[in-house]
Amino acid sequence: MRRSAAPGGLSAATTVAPWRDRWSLWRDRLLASPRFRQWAAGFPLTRWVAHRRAQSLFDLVAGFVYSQVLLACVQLRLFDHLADGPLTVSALQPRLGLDAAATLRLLQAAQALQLVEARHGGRWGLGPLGAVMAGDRAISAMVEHHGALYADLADPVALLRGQARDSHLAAFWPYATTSAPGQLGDADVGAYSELMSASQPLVAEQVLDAVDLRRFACLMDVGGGQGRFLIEAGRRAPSLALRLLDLPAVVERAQRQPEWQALGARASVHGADFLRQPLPGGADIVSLVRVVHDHDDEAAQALLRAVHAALPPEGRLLLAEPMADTPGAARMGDAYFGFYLLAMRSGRPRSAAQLAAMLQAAGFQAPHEHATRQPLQTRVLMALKPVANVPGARA
Ligand SMILES: C[S@@+](CC[C@H](N)C(=O)[O-])C[C@H]1O[C@@H](n2cnc3c(N)ncnc32)[C@H](O)[C@@H]1O
Repeated sequence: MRRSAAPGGLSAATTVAPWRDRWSLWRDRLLASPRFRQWAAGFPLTRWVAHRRAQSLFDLVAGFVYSQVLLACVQLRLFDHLADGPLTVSALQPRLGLDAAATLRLLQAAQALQLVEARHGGRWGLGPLGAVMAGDRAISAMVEHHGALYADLADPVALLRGQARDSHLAAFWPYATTSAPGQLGDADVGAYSELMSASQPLVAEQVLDAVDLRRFACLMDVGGGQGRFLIEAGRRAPSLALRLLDLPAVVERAQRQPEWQALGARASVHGADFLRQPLPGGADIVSLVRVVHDHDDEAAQALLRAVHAALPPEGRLLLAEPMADTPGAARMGDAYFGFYLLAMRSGRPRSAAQLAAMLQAAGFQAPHEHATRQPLQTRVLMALKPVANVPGARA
């Protein structure tokens, strides 16, 4: 990135101009006044803003309930039942295992959230959001796994104070807190590896539409899970050699997959703990896909340095993950990932500028951002390892 980069740590707070402070103070006093709010809700020029703001606030208050309605739909497989066409309450009720009143209550709640829709003849069909859910197993898997997150968020203040005792998410992602991730076994890594594999195709599509890998000879995907990203990269760049690096138990799972086996001699695996063992050389491009945000600053910086050491001069690092400063996705970055990673007890969301500063501190040139179609889901930075003392090449 060619704009100025903030440092990776806590000092990277946004600078706010003094006039904005004064304006915000005036606005906050106004909005706190019940008389002003009543006036604004009735006055024709401010009515729509007042209604929209009230709706946003209510959505914050009720967000957990909406999520639980969605969880009930997923657990009862409502979207699967409706995928072949609309059904009446009496046809649905035995499939859901609910009585008629509960079925109707769920359908009405789901309709309010655009998950289902009432159709002609007393039948119910998929709504615009339910249709997306029905076509995407990865979102359902994510919704079910959120049970662990919500259990951890039951006392958010204890979480912030570091006083929460158990962490369901830390148990789900055991590499985040153990001091010996290389010792984890198949039973420890299976659940998260499957969840990552289910959602990886969407991420791979975004990343590989943004970056053409055909000019490279060998791609090493560090923290590459069960190899889904490499499998798609290999499909798009048929002469690219593929190397998967992840924990020993994870690469063993990858090797058992028929799509991985079908890659034959062009694919290899390397089971290692990337925080405690050096990375092997030989690749001219290394990818870190949804990996850096899992780690606290010190570990993340050490990982970037290790990638730099493993690359030849003019080698590239491809870093892909959701980022904190994404326009239109601020909630996803600092609110969702901020608290998710707090509950997981490792890592934090970082802005593109913070990542750029960390990449430069690791020895890379300022990265270049490759635009993706859905930056909310993932953004892509490409960083060049310069030939020593020859600045100026672009990533
Ligand atoms: C959030 S997952 C992302 C997986 C994959 N890149 C994707 O996007 O689907 C993080 C991956 O990093 C791996 N990982 C975490 N810590 C590691 C370590 N110390 N050494 C090697 N791999 C590690 C995990 O096993 C996991 O597969």
